[in-house]
Amino acid sequence: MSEINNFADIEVEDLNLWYGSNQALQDINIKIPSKSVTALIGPSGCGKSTFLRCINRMNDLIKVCHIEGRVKIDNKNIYDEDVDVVELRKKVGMVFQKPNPFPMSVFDNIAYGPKIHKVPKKDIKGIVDKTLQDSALYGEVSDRLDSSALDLSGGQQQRLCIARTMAVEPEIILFDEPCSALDPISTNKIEDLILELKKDYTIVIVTHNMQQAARISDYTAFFLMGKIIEFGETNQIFENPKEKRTEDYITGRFG
Ligand SMILES: Nc1ncnc2c1ncn2[C@@H]1O[C@H](COP(=O)(O)OP(=O)(O)OP(=O)(O)O)[C@@H](O)[C@H]1O
Repeated sequence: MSEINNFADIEVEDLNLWYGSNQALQDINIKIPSKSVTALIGPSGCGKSTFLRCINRMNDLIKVCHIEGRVKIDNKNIYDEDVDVVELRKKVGMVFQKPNPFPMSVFDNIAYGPKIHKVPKKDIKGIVDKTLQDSALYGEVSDRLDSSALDLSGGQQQRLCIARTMAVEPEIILFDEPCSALDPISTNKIEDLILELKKDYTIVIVTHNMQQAARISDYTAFFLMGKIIEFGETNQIFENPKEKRTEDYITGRFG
C-alpha cells in the first residue's frame, strides 16, 4: 500500500487482472489521493492503460478479461454486484488518446451527457456555457456552438471531450495519453487545463512523456510488467527514486 496518507478517493486492494491466461496486472495496491493529479508511467505494455480502465470498469467490455480484488471509490467496491455501471461512469469520466467528439454540434456534444442523465431542458444551456468556460474553450467556440464538433482543431476537439466529461459533474477524470495526438501548443493548453481541473477533480493520467508527468502530476506510480514498482510524490520519484528500476526508467536506460 502507498505511504501517502492524504484523503484518497480511489483505494485499490489486491487487484489482479488477466486477459485469458496472460496476467496483465499483479497485486496492485495503491491509494490515489483526492483532488490531485496522479501520473501512471512505465514502458509500453506494462499495464498502465489496463489499470486506468479498471477504475471505471471499461475492461468489462473485454470478454477475455478476468479481474480479482477491489477498487474502492468513496469506500465502495465498484466491482460489487449492486454497482450501476452507468452511474459509475458518470462519477468516473474518461478522456482517450485520440479526440473522439460525437459527430454532432459543439453544443450537443456537451449537452449529451446531462440529457442522458435527465437534467431538465431549461438547465442545459447554462450547463453548456459554464462547462465551456470552465474548460477554457468558451472564447474559441462561443460563436460556433451550432457547428459540427468535427470541424474544430484536434486540440479543441480534445478540450471539448474534456468539457463533455465535465458536463456530468464527475468526481474523477481518467486521461489515457490525452496529448499523444496533439502538437506542443495544444498539449500546453491541455496541461494547463488539467492543472486547473485538479482543484475540483481527482485526476489519473497515463503518459509516456516524462516531462509531462513531472510538469503536471503531484504523484507518480511507476509500472513495470504489470506491477507497481514505486509510488510516491512526483518530486521524490523523479529526483530521488527508492528503486533502481525506477531510476533506470526515468533516466532513459530502458523503455
Ligand atoms: N484487450 C486486450 N486483450 C488482450 N490483451 C490485452 C488487451 N489490452 C491489453 N492487453 C495486454 O495487456 C498488457 C498490458 O497492456 P496495456 O495496454 O495495459 O499496457 P500499457 O502500459 O498501457 O501500454 P502502452 O504504453 O503501450 O499503451 C499487454 O501485454 C497487452 O498486450
